[in-house]
Order: sequence, then structure tokens, then C-alpha cells
Amino acid sequence: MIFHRYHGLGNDYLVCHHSVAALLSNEQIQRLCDRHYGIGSDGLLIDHDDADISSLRIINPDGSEAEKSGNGLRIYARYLFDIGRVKHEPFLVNTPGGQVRCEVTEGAHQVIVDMGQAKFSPAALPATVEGNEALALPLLAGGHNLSATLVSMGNPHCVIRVDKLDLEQVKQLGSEIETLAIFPKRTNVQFAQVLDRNNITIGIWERGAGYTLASGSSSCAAASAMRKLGLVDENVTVHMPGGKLAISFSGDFQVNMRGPVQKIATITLDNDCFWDMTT
Ligand SMILES: N[C@H](CCC[C@H](N)C(=O)O)C(=O)O
Repeated sequence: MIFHRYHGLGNDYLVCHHSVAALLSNEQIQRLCDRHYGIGSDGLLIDHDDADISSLRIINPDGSEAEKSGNGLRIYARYLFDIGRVKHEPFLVNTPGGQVRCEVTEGAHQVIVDMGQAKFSPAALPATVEGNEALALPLLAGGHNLSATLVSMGNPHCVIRVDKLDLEQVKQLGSEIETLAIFPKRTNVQFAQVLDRNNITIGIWERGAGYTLASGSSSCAAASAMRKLGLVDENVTVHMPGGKLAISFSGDFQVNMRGPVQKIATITLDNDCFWDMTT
């Protein structure tokens, strides 16, 4: 079985064709993502190329399925370019969280994705919170009183604004916030510090993946939350431990994301990887 390994700012994914994924149980996909017993990855991207418009499925390392992934979409766009299915023209990709428009720019190391509209209705995440918006939702986690802005990019996000980003706090509180009862499908979590009207820095705890070095949908969600709060302009650079993404807004919170993708390797998996597994 062939897997293609890419990363976007250190948020790494394995990519495979759906005919390969069909041979794997959910437990075997989790094993693939394990950094000691498998290849290691922040998730598996499954290429469904049967229709005119390519479709992408995103499986988190815990086996859960995500509606959308920003770095995953940039990686998938570059994968489609590498296998010759697209060139430099813009093209559409279907995801469970909606259809997006991708473009692999010259040199293939920068990919642009129109990530769709940021939605602030708690029901869109979903979150069991009253009202049409939750822009300063009081949350208690780890004994800390936090203020959250809920955003859907197709996948759910809980953005916590902080005066000073502390990545240790992200790692300590992320899991508790991810699994709060108000998030029936759990949530991605970002702690965001506004640096100025065109720059923010975030720490990320991903649903189903934990602490990651970068996240495209998290960048879109955090920038959208800060814009909704009136704290940033229409062009925002989102700084993360793994690097930075360029986010821009148009219309009613239509979000565009531009950032790098690198190919790491093409890997032939040995079936012995699953030898000790019962499934
Ligand atoms: N763990 C996320 C999916 C991947 C998000 C992140 N890797 C990105 O680049 O957007 C979720 O369950 O919604």
C-alpha cells in the first residue's frame, strides 16, 4: 500500500487513494498515524477521484472524521497537482464540510484555498449554546475563567482570546475544552493573541489530534473571530509554532487562505505494521 506524506507548516498528513483506504479498518488507520508503531501523522487524507470534482475525506489520528481541514486541503491540492490531475488552474474540491476552490500557484509550494464562509451560529458547530452568536462565551477550564468565540469553518472551533499566548496553557486546557458537553461533536480549540490589526499568533489543540504545530481551519477560525470582535482588518497573518498563513476576508466573512506545502516522501507500507493487531 502506497502513502504520500506531506506537511503544511509542520501539520503533517498521509494521503492515499480510496481504494487503499478501503482495505483498512478504522483501528488500522489509527495505527498508521501513530508516531511510534505506524508511519506517524496528524491524520489521513483519502482521495476520492471518481467524480468530475475530486472529493476529500479527512480522518483524525483518533479515527474520528473531520468535515474540513485547511492544511489538509492545501496538501490534497498539491497531491492532485503532483499526480497530474490538476495544473495551475483553480479547481473545486468537495469535502464533508462544503465545496472549496483551490489553486496550486507557480512552483507548487504555495497553495490558495477559498475556505468558505466563517459561521458564528453555535448551531453550526454544533454547540448547545443559546442565541445566534457566541462571541464572548464564558468558559471555565482548569480553574481559569475564559472568554470564547465560537466559529464554524465547516468544522467546529472554539477561539479563546488571550492577552499573552502561553503554549503550555494550550496543552494543559485543550483537551478539557475539546470535550466540553456543549460541543456534541467536540471542537478544535485555539488560544489567540492579537499582535496588531494585521497579525495574530495562535496555539492550537485539534479535535481528534491534540496539540499541532499549525492548522489551516484553526487559522481561518481564529482570524475570523478576531475580525468579528473588530480587532483585525481584512488581511491577517496568522503566526503559529510551525509557521504562518495569510488569511484574507471578502464579502460576509468569506475566508481565503494562502500557505506552503511540502512533500516529504512516498512510502510503501509493510503489512507487518499491523501484525500485532487483532482487527
Ligand atoms: N482535527 C480537525 C481537522 C484538521 C484540522 C487542521 N489540521 C487544519 O489544517 O484545518 C477537526 O477534527 O476538525
